[in-house]
Amino acid sequence: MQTETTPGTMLKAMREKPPLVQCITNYVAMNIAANVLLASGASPAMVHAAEEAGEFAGIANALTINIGTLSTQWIAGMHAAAKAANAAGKPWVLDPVAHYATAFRRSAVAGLLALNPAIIRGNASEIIALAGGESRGQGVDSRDPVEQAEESARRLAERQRAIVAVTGAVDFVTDGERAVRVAGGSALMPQVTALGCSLTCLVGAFAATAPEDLFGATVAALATFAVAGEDAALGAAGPGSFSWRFLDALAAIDAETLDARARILSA
Ligand SMILES: Nc1ncnc2c1ncn2[C@@H]1O[C@H](COP(=O)(O)OP(=O)(O)OP(=O)(O)O)[C@@H](O)[C@H]1O
Ligand SMILES: Cc1ncsc1CCO
Ligand SMILES: [Mg+2]
Repeated sequence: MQTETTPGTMLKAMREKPPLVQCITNYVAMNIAANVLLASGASPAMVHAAEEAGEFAGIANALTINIGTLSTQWIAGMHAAAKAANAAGKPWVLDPVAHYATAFRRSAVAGLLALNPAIIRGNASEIIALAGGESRGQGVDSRDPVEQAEESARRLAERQRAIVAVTGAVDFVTDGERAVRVAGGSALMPQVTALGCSLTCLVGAFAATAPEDLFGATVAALATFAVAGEDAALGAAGPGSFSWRFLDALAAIDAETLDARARILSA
């Protein structure tokens, strides 16, 4: 599928042929991430057990791995799935939730980085720390601005030969050479837990749709969230009503609206 790769054309292509996305994500995110994928037009499957994660990665069109609620058994499933995806030539996406917080997480994320994720999506604190910088992060929420993470993102992208997406008020995406910013969204988004984790799963869905343009696929997922976030914020009374309005907004966005409203700026 190599045509004009705007976010809108990718969204349309995804809905025409919904990708099966294996999401190894945390207990907090599982429900909202699955609903985000369904609303966007992809097909989620939360399959993480070591006994089956590798086999399922052979069937799925995309794989995303998030370390939010870790255990030794989950890490075994993550490794099996990432190895199977690599063997099948399917790009996979890493979400390094609070990887700086404990020795267990640091070691888990090092093991996963060695399995060559094609795309890494995290908040600013996570990306700064992953590149070896001084992050203010403690738990799962970012305590650093995205601008502070841009150089870290470039370094990490070069080192890992991966696309790195830093999300926050204005998102930043780089492959180490190219870089863009994606504006939009709403300040209510970080008030709803696991929207970043859900976005990681949506990045996987777009990557399955456009494996030949992973940079464009990442930007398309972020732009979809940015536009849907703006729509959901209209009339939302707070994080609760924002949350359900966000699913409705994702389902309502069409390709033309996305292309007309996406605010993608070269950086
Ligand atoms: N202040 C903000 N204004 C607009 N959009 C925002 C803001 N903060 C975050 N977002 C958007 O929220 C979404 C999730 O990004 P965020 O950086 O909050 O992820 P995260 O910290 O990994 O979240 P979680 O760990 O809870 O899943 C992205 O689409 C991002 O653009
Ligand atoms: C709150 C929380 N704790 C572990 S994972 C997660 C979801 C947001 O990253
Ligand atoms: Mg996160």
